[in-house]
Amino acid sequence: MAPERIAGRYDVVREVGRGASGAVYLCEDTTLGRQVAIKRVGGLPGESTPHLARALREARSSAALHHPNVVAIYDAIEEGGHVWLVMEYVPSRTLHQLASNGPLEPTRVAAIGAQVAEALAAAHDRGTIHRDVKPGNILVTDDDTAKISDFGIARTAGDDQLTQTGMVSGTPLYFSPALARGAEPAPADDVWALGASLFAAVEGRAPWPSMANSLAMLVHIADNPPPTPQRAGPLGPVISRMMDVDPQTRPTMAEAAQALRAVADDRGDDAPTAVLAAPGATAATAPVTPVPPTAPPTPLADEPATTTPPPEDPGRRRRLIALLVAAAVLAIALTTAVLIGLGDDDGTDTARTPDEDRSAPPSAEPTGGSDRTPDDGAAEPDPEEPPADATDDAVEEPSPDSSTPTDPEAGGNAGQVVQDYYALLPGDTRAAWDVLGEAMRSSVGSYEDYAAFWATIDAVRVDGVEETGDGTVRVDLTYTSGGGTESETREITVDDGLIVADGVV
Ligand SMILES: Nc1ncnc2c1ncn2[C@@H]1O[C@H](COP(=O)(O)OP(=O)(O)OP(=O)(O)O)[C@@H](O)[C@H]1O
Repeated sequence: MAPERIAGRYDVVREVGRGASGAVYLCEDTTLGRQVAIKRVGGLPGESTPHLARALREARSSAALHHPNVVAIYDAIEEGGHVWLVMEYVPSRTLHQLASNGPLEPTRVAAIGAQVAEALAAAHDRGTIHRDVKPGNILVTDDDTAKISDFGIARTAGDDQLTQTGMVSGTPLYFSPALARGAEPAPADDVWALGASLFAAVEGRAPWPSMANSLAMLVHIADNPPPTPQRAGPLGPVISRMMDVDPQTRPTMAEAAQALRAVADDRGDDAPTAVLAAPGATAATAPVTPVPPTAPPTPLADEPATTTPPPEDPGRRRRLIALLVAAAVLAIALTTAVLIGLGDDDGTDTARTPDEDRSAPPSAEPTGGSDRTPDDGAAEPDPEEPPADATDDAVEEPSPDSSTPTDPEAGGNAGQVVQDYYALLPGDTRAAWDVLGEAMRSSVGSYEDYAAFWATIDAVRVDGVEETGDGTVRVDLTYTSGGGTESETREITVDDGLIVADGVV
């Protein structure tokens, strides 16, 4: 349930979205008389959970950044086992949501990209790497002002704690090849991720094939040159340079900002020269490996993921070892995210993680269901958007015509629906995804994120089910992952045979 007031000062108006780390609420600051966005992170008693630590890190990283294109952090409050991040409220849609309706016009994407690049260049100047740049973290207002949000996994040089938690807490889809191989995060990885995000916006699809298996995704990124943009016009060469496979010759964020600004201002022949003249092979000139037919390009909307096992090649043993280590870290990050509270939390990205984390322990809380007041702000999901991927962003009402493989008889038997749901997992994520209502899907993230999460779980066992009335069920679960087990109790709400809300008890 959404609280009515937070920290004795912020009146909750409504929920505006959900991410890997929890819900985001529009609130009225009764002291200063202004609107703010408040993001809840964490969910278990005790402040030392990774999410609380992450929230405080996010606050620290972002609060020190004052830039018109960075979502301002006003405060971080610990209350009731959560950290509440008090942020600037930005009535907006994410770039992911915008591009889910189809490819965007190149100069518009360049203008959005320039603003984000300028913000990130400022962050890099002070030693902060964002590490989770993706379309879902770029908020775009009605007048196309862009703000980068969620420095949740940002790392400021010298943050040893985060170094230990590993690099793979971002969304793999936007990882650079070096990051995919397990390298330490660097500013150049943000350049790549922004280039990949702009690619997605202008092409209407992510640069890589969709893969449910995180390891396969990382191997694919590490081993393949990125595709050349087809619809980007004057923006194409800039995106290709930002996605230069060699970080040494990739432009800096400041250079990228300059080039993007020139394209946005229709001066394509000017500033980009500095970027395009950089030495070294560029992604644009690299041979493009055809995408295997079993691994379709990832559209930004509603596309089933396909697992493509990485091709075997003896010469790649060292890289694979690095990738396996990276995947193990990712699995831990994902598991922690979901089991501890992302789920109470995530992509994504993966992470929520997957933006990452996902109902799978579906990571959404009971508030995400059908009783939510529709958002009247710009962050409201576009009803025309294919729901399964409108994802990293706002929460939608369950669709009355959502299909489900569940026996309609089970609609009145919430306990059985939940049992059947977990019986499908972790093996048949596609069928399990079909049991989630639209609100749950939105709060969980994309199907790809969901499948990526479940790929990290070896087994899930239902230890007990108790129906508590009104379609709500308490279920005791034990997850097995990487040889270890973790138990938790979740409260799940079923409506018309679909899971519409879920949270850790
Ligand atoms: N400052 C804000 N103002 C208005 N809406 C916001 C703001 N921050 C986030 N939102 C909305 O809430 C949604 C969820 O935000 P959040 O940052 O939690 O998502 P995420 O990046 O997917 O998750 P996470 O950061 O936990 O990985 C966003 O997609 C956006 O629609």
